This record gives sequence, structure tokens and C-alpha cells, in this order.
Amino acid sequence: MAGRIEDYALIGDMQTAALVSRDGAVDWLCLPRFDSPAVFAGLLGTDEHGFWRIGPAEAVATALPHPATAPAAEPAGPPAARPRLADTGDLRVPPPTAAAPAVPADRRRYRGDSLILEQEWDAQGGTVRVIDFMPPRPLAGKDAVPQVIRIVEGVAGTVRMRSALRMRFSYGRVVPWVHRVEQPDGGHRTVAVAGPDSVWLDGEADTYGRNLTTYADFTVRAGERIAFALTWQASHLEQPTPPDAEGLLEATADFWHDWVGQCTYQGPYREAVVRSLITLKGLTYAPTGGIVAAPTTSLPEDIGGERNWDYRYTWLRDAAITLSSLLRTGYRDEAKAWREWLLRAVAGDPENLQIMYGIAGERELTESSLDWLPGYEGSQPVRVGNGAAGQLQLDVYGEVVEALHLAHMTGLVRNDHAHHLQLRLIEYLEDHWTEPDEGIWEVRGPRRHFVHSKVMAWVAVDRTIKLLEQTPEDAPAGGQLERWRELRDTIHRDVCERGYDPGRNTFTQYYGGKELDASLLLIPQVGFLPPDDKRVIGTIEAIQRELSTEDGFVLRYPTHDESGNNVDGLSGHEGAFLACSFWLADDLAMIGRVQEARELFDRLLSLRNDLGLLAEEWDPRLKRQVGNFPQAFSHVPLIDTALRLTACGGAYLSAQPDGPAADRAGEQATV
Ligand SMILES: OC[C@H]1O[C@H](O[C@H]2O[C@H](CO)[C@@H](O)[C@H](O)[C@H]2O)[C@H](O)[C@@H](O)[C@@H]1O
Repeated sequence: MAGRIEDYALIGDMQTAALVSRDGAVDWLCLPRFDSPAVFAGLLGTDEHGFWRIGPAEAVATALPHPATAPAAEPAGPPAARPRLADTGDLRVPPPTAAAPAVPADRRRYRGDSLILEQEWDAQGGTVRVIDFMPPRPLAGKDAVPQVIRIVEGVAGTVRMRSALRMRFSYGRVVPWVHRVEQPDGGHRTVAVAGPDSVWLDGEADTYGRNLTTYADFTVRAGERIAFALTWQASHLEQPTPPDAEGLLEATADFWHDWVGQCTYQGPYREAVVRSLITLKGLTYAPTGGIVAAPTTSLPEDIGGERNWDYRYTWLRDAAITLSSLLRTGYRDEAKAWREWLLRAVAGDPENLQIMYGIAGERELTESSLDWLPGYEGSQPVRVGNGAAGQLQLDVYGEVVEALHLAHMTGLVRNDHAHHLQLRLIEYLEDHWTEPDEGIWEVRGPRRHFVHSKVMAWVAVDRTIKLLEQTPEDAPAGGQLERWRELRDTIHRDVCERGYDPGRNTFTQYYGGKELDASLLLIPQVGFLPPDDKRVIGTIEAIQRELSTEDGFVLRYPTHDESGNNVDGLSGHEGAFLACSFWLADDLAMIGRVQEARELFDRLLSLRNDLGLLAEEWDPRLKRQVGNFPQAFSHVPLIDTALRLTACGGAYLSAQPDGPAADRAGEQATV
């Protein structure tokens, strides 16, 4: 049974990621890529759907069937091969108390600024630490395989430990063939095989199989270290080399140390910013530069409801804003890699541009449901693929062009193809900006003229004009620049006339609508209007009044109309959207309410789990994180707000209506 979403920790190797629970269980792991089928899907079901738990035997044993009473399965080794509790000679496994749950660690943290997780238990007989990590893989060669390494370290006394490993391939559906493979040195390795996949277990403790689960029982004394590793390999290939766990630990620590060393942010929110940056790096798919929105699917926005989506893909929107944050904190390699990814993914006619792709640029993301999985706390369906891939979302043009613009402004080496792409995107927008779309929130209701989409279309045109004004030699011939200036004015006028309700002094969610939408908070941030414009202030105040939760966080939009009908094509409610709540803090700072902004930001920081991680939303009623986890779209605005609050110091200095990229206070401070 999965814990709360915030009970999980992220480990990853920049190609895939695992979620590790506070009780020492890896409950989510897709191999070999973020978007591959899960080998451990206990997160979306039960232990039956796969997990790997290591913890003190008394704690771990309680959550599992007692091996001595469970039916024997793999490997059918002789009793002599059964584990010895080495120091005592005791062959018995501690008796379980059926009802008791697995015991949460007493302490956990990341080792410094890294994705190396350390959990500690004060257990019977002493204190033990489990160190979990995934070493960054080389991009090619025989060692380019995913590994999960778990080192058990005795801290004090002597503790009896148990590892319980239940692999279920294909998102918990397939029980693999588990067997031992004898090694030339007389030892053996355990391997699980099903179809194209094989997963190899190496460990310094003997294993035995019961109840379709592989166990290892062992003791660890103060100062001892006992390592386990899982390695994925395509099943038709030769067995992978057993990993050198300690060497890889050192290399992984060095990798993160070097990467974090490039961060240029030095302000008061450094801890939160660095943890968010590490998380974003952990969501980056190194071979291609693609960035997943989150490493999970179907963690619900509404516990028990149907608002469950697969986020293991690259949204142009999410990736573009991620890039902006990385660029503004000193990370250029990732920006370059993503720009290359973008050029490959969108190659062809801009008419065919998708709003999201697979991490290598795949276009087919057909949505389907995994009906054998019960879902996180019963939240069904569990979806893979994402139907939003076929939507029209005009804001995406603005976000992509903004990211390319920022890359240019921060001196990323020019790329002619990217420049050409930008011009093609504007040509497309010229013909299509007047169309209704599904908007930033990917609503599954009717298409509308969303105000945010139009504002972002304006952003795309505006940034392109600015670029061409800087480099007139790049301007297309035939008066296009002049035409685009007119287009920019036309869009601006259109939004102000049709998307603004003068009676209530607020912009609205869509033309002619009455509803509000938190994406309107971006109007001053992107420079569409200055922060001191009365329409901007009116909109911020209206959103605070009508979309705030009791604790001052922000909903994206009302999910129900006045008669109680759902307006986004989905049943149920959702929590406060964390990105929008950070945007409110930004806006408050921009209009001079800096103290209020800081207080809201501090409250938002307090929603992070003890490891600094955020899901997509916060359920104000249940007081818990909801939605996919950890979510780039939450960590990016966290960084942006931290930069803004750092840069504005005591007060936001001046409203600069017409220079959005440069308006970004954080950007000026850090690049
Ligand atoms: O609300 C319905 C939609 O929810 C998801 O979209 C959300 O996540 C995306 C990735 O972070 C983000 O770009 C978007 O703005 C969010 O609304 C889901 O992926 C969609 O399929 C769904 O329609």
C-alpha cells in the first residue's frame, strides 16, 4: 500500500527515475526510460504490482507474508542456501505481526546537494542507514544500463535486515521468470526475465525465493556496508557487468557536486532553489535533451477521482519554462540540448507542431488505461499516453519563442535552424491566432478563445520583433517585420477589448466569459501590460478573491459553473495549483506588495516535503500533496519566484511595460 505522495523521495539517473517510500520501498520504477513500462508499480496498486523494500527485518517482515509459511517459488534452492543471520547463527526470520505496517525511517535526507538518498532507522539492536541512488549512465557502451544501487550501512549496534524484492513487469501485470545464473567464480546472480526485459540482482547477501518474491535476510553491524544492485538489460543481450557499488556512489556524488557547482544563484533561498534545480535535472532525459513534466503517471489531482494523467513526456510548455529557469541560474548545456531536441521534434511543417512529444521526440502518445491497476488510493483510471498531444494550445508558441529568446539574450550560441523555426512559428500564428483552442490547462471541454493563449501569441510575436530589431540583417524581406508589428498591436487590442470585463475590472478566462483563470496572473510577468496598470491590479485582486483557497493558495479556474456543472469535461474537483500560487506571489511582488509575496512564498515552501519536493497540486481540504510527483511545473515557478524575491530586495523597483525578458528581475540578477 503506497504512502502519501509526499512520503516519497526521488532518485534518478537522467534517463529514468524511481520513487522510494519512507519505509524503504522502491514503489515506482520504469525501465529503461522514463516512459517505459514500470517494473515496480506498487505506487498505483499494492505490493502485488511490484516493489523492492529494504529495512530492518522486524519492520519489513510485518508487511510481507512470512517466507516460512508462504509457498516456495523461485529460486528453488536447497534449505542450506537459506539465509543465515550471520552473527547469531539464527536461521529464523523474525515473526511478522500481520496487521502492523512497514515501519517508516526515523530520518531521511539527500546526501548534500545530490539525488543520493539516505534513510535511517533506529531499530531493534541498533541504527542502520540505507543509501539509495541511481548512477548517471554513460550514453553508450556496455555500461549504459540503468542501475538502482542500495547500500546498507550499519551505524550503531547490530540490526537484522531484510530485502524483499517483487518484480512485476509491464506495470505490475507480468510475473517474470526468476532464476539463478551461476557465475565462473562459484557465486550466482539472480535474474528476472520477461519478454524484452531482464533485470539482474546482485547483492552481498544470500537470496531465496518465496511467494514469488526474492528475499535476503542479513545482519549489519556498525561500520559494515552491504550493497545490492538491480541492473536492467535487454533480455537478448549478455548479462551486464555486476556494478561496483561503492565506486559508483563516489562517482554519483562527484557528478552532483560538479553539476550543482555551476549554479549561479546565491540568494537567501539557495537550499530550495538548488533542490528544485536538482529535481529538474533529474527529470531531464540525457540522451536527447527532452524533459519530462514528471516521472509518474496517474498520481491523482483529486484523490479517488479520474483526474489522472501520464506526465512522462516532454511538453513544449513545461520544457520551455524549465529551460528558462535553468538558463537564469547558469545552466546552458541543458538549454542547448533542449534546443537541439526541439529542432528535431518539431522538424517539418509548423502546421503539424504538437504541444507535447515523447522524450526522444516521438509523436504517437495514444492514451489508454491500465485496467489491472487499482490506481493510487483507488484513483482510476491509470492512464498511459496522453490525449492532450492532439490538442491545439496556442500559448505553446509564446512559451517556445520566449525560451529561444532568452537563450539568445543570455548569449547561447546562435543556431540558424532555431532562428528559422522561430520565424516559421510566427508565420503560423499569423494565420491561426484567431482560432479557439484548448489552452494552457488542456481542458477537455469545448475549445474557447482563452485569453492566456492570445496573450502568449502576443508574446511570440513581440519577442520575435525584438530579436529582428536587434539583428535587422535577419529580418525577412517583403515588409514582414512591419506586418508583424501590426499583428502585435492587433492581438493586444483584441485581448484588451474582448478579454477584459470593465464592469468587474478584470480579465476573464476566455472572450465573453465571466470566469477567472489563474493563468491571467502571467499578464504582467510576460510584459503584456505593466504591473501598475489598473486592469492588472484588478485581475490580481479578483483572482485573490475568487480563486484563492482558505490558506491563500490559488486554483487554476473554477471547475464548476454556478449550477454545479463541470466546465472542463471532467468530474470531481482539484486542489490548489502550485504554479499558479507561485505566480500570485510574483505578481504581488511586482505590484509592490512584497511582504505579502514573501509570506505567500514562505507558505508555499512549507508545502514541500521534508526533502524539498513538490507535486503538481495541494489539496487544501486533505492538507496533502496531490498530482504527479515531483512536478517540473511546480519547481520551475518556485525558482522563478525565489529569483524575483531575491532581486527585488525590499520592494519591486520599477514597472517596465515593454521589455519582458529583461523585466524578469531574477534574470537580471543571475545571468
Ligand atoms: O487538466 C486536464 C489536463 O491535465 C494535464 O495537463 C496539465 O499538465 C501538463 C503537464 O504538466 C501542463 O502542461 C498543463 O498545463 C496542465 O493542465 C494532462 O496532461 C492533460 O492531458 C489533461 O487534459
